[in-house]
Parts: sequence; structure tokens; C-alpha cells
Amino acid sequence: MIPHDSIVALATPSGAGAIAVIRISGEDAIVIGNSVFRSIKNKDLTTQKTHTLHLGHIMDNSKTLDEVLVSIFKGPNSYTGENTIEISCHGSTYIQQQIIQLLLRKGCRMANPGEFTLRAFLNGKLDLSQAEAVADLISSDNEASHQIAMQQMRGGFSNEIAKLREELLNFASLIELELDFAEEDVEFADRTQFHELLNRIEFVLKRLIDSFAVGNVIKNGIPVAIVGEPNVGKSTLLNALLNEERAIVSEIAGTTRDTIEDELVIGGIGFRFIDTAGIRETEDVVESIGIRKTFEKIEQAQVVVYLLDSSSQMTDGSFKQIQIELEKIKNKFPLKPLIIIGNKADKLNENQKSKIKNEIDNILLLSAKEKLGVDDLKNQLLSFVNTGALRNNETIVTNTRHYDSLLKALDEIQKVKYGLETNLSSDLMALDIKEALYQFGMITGQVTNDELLGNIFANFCIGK
Ligand SMILES: Nc1nc2c(c(=O)[nH]1)N(C=O)[C@@H](CNc1ccc(C(=O)N[C@@H](CCC(=O)O)C(=O)O)cc1)CN2
Ligand SMILES: Nc1nc2c(ncn2[C@@H]2O[C@H](COP(=O)(O)OP(=O)(O)OP(=O)(O)O)[C@@H](O)[C@H]2O)c(=O)[nH]1
Ligand SMILES: [K+]
Ligand SMILES: [Mg+2]
Repeated sequence: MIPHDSIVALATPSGAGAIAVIRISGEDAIVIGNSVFRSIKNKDLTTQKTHTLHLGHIMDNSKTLDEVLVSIFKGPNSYTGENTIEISCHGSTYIQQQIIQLLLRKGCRMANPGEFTLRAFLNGKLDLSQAEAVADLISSDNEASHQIAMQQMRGGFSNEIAKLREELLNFASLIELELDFAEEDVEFADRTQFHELLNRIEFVLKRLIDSFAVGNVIKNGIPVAIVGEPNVGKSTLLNALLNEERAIVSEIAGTTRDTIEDELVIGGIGFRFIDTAGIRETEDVVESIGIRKTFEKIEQAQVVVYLLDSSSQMTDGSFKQIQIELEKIKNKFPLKPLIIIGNKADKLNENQKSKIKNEIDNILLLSAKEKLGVDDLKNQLLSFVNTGALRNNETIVTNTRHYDSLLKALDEIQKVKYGLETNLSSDLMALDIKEALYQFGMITGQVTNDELLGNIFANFCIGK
């Protein structure tokens, strides 16, 4: 059901900025706005054209609250699809509150989180996946997550899904028709064409499902675990990467007990660095819990940075020891990309540097303390990330709800395909198609319910 009441909210962040925007949407938005606005040119807002801007004062009876600019959007030509006005007032919290309270007295009600965008969806201005992308766009804090959200908001993949759903719907009705003529044993739906469509759908679904792995990682930051023996400089490296004193550093082995995580954007991609407890044999209960956690973090990490103290590797036999340690890690986590860092390179002379490079393949020498070579590490991390899909502007699924529907839709499509290949009766096939159509509709919002909408929009901020 499409609501008709007028909602109001602050659209800009609360607190003081130079300007704040208060937005009203609903059938009576312009009438209500007009009732508190005195134009400097005596204009009546209700008779102004859409997408026009007007200077005047907000009046609470004879009291002037502020000098403002009011913009007018006439439904359906607005973000929400309803009549909308925006009041740009001065950014004082006091003024904002006075104006909002005045509007509430004039018949508006406070908007719920996401209610403007919910209305845009209900009025057909956005489909559901586009509306959800709006929330992602607002929370995007790096180039990659921004690009994905922008692509989705422009309709990136709901268009594609809606088109496929349309084609599938076409076949569904032909197959339904066959059911009406069951006696005659006719086939209205061309089986070859139908098979071709199912293959096409399967291909698209699989591509979208695969993109989720990339999408999810980009949205949450690529987890990178920094591991190694105690005192090799893991926490110092974390601090050097983040450029702040995030973790405690000391010459005491076993300083870091619990893992410490923080985000850093490198080349437009978010990375989540995890500083861990140094790995060694220990009797200390707390330290050994920390070490167990380190192994869990390695498990979850997308990339492992293995640190060693290159200055302690110069005694005889120590290379052998390190090779054994590295083999252990590689055997334990054979599929993890591993970057091997020789830290404390500031303590080495050139001779020692070339010796260690010869002994340990692909070692990257750096000094976390002196912040030397940290950029090389950043570049190497970037080279691990498959950003091909991003560069090609391909659609990337980041939303768990979509992912879930895509998996279910694929399952149903494969059932239909199997039915077609094994000459399943039309009535049973029709059931599977219906289920697939349902899952497609769940993504675009063509199929929906209040609970789902409630969940989605409750996560928005107020004013959006
Ligand atoms: N001041 C302001 N800035 C904003 C928004 C807003 O609502 N207000 N937006 C809100 O998220 C975003 C822009 N999105 C918008 C989308 C559609 C329309 C709109 O008026 N659409 C009309 C007509 C377009 C035209 O003719 O120029 C339409 O769809 O018919 C406005 C904003 C970001 N910036
Ligand atoms: N010379 C030099 N010293 C370093 C470097 N990196 C770290 N250190 C020193 O090595 C010691 C240990 O550093 P941490 O960062 O605490 O080492 P850690 O690996 O986090 O240690 P645990 O958390 O105890 O496992 C400190 O005294 C650091 O100042 C470096 O690049 N060069
Ligand atoms: K330490
Ligand atoms: Mg540490």
C-alpha cells in the first residue's frame, strides 16, 4: 500500500555545518512547506514549477526562524516520486530543530530510517536492489565499494535479472497453456529455445554468484594476517602501514596477546590488517590462547604476511631453521597467498641483504621501524587482488540477500533444465519455473512482503 502522509527529516548530518537540508515528502509536502514559508517575492509555492528554487523566510506565525532556500519537486518528478520540498537552512542545530518541530505541528510526521527511499521503491522510482545500493553508496569509503554500489544503483544487475525473468515468464505461460490442452498432447513452448534460454540464465546466475566472493571481500576489506615469531616486528609493521601507533610495541617477546585489526585503503581497495600474537612454544596460558587465535586468523585471511627478523638470520644454520618454519606454514595452509617479509633490514649491510635474498625465495626486505620498503609491500598486496571484474565494470554482487536468492534461483533453474532433458511432465516443470521466478522477483522486488522491506530499510539512516 502506498502511503500518503507527509514525512520530514534532516537529510544532512546532525550537528553544525554551514548549511543543513530538511526534506519533506508526501502529497501535502508543498502545501505544508508553503504554510511556513514567506517568499521575498511573495510567491505561492503551490503554483511554482517543479525543480525550482525560492528564497524567503521560515515563519512560525510572526516569528522568523531563518532565511532559507526552498526547492520544489513535483511528484512524480522527484527522488521519492511524491511531492517533495527541501529547505536549505543555516546549519545550527537549534534552527534545524525549530523548523522540524514547526513542520511536525503543521501535519508532517518524522520519517523512519530509509523511508524516503522506501517510498521511491513503492512508487517505482527504484527497484529493490537499486534501493539497497543507496545504503551501500552512503557507507562506501573507498573507490572499489563505491564503484560497485554506483553500478548497482544505476540498475546494473536488476535490469539483467528482470529481463531474464520476463523471458522465463514467457515460457512459463506457454507451458501453463500446454496444461490446458493436456488431452491433445501439444507443445507450445519450443523445447530447443527453452533449453537455450535456461543455459543463458544458468550462465548469468553462475557469473553473479561467483562475483559474490570478490564483492564481499571488497565490501568488508580484504583480510591480511600479519604473522611470525615473537618480536619480529609484526605490531611495528601494522603501525607503519596504518601510519599511527595502533598496537603496543615493545622489546618483550609476547607483547601482543589478542589480535588487533584495522582498515587501510590501498589503491582504492580496502584491506583489513590483522596483527597477531607471535607464534612459539609457550607455557603461558593467555599467550597460548592468543597463538591459537593466530591460526584461526590465518584461516580467515585472504593473504598472509609472514614476518621474520632478518637481522637474526645471519648466524649459521638459521636459514635452514627458517626454511623449515616456512614449509610448516605452507603445508598447513597450502592455498593461502603468502608474502615473506624480512624485517629489520635497517640492521643489515648490503652483503647480508644479498645473502638472505639468495637463501629465501621471494623475500621482501623492509624496515617497519624506519618505514622503509612499506610501499613495496603495499604494491605486492595489490597484485594479489583480482580487480579484473572491477576494471571491466562487471556486475559484482555484494548483498547476502541477493546471493541467497541467486543460489536458490540457480538450483531451481537446474531442476527445470533436468526436467526438460528427462521429459518431465509440464505440470511438474511449471512448479519449478514458478519457484525460480519467485527467487528472481525477490531480488528486484517484483515479489516482496512487508517483513522483508522492514528489514532492508531499517538499516538505512534517517533522512535517506
Ligand atoms: N538536494 C538533494 N540532493 C540529492 C538528493 C536529493 O534528494 N536532494 N538525492 C537523493 O537521493 C540524490 C540525487 N538523486 C535524485 C534522484 C532523482 C531526483 C529527481 O528529482 N528526479 C526527477 C526529475 C529529474 C529531472 O527532471 O531533472 C524524476 O525522477 O522524475 C532528484 C534527486 C543525491 N543528491
Ligand atoms: N631495528 C629495528 N627494530 C625493529 C623493527 N621493527 C620492530 N623492531 C623492534 O623489535 C621489537 C619488537 O617489535 P614488535 O612490533 O613489538 O614485535 P612483535 O612481532 O609485534 O612482537 P610480539 O607481539 O611480542 O610477538 C621492538 O623493540 C621494535 O622496536 C625494524 O624494522 N628495525
Ligand atoms: K614484542
Ligand atoms: Mg606484537
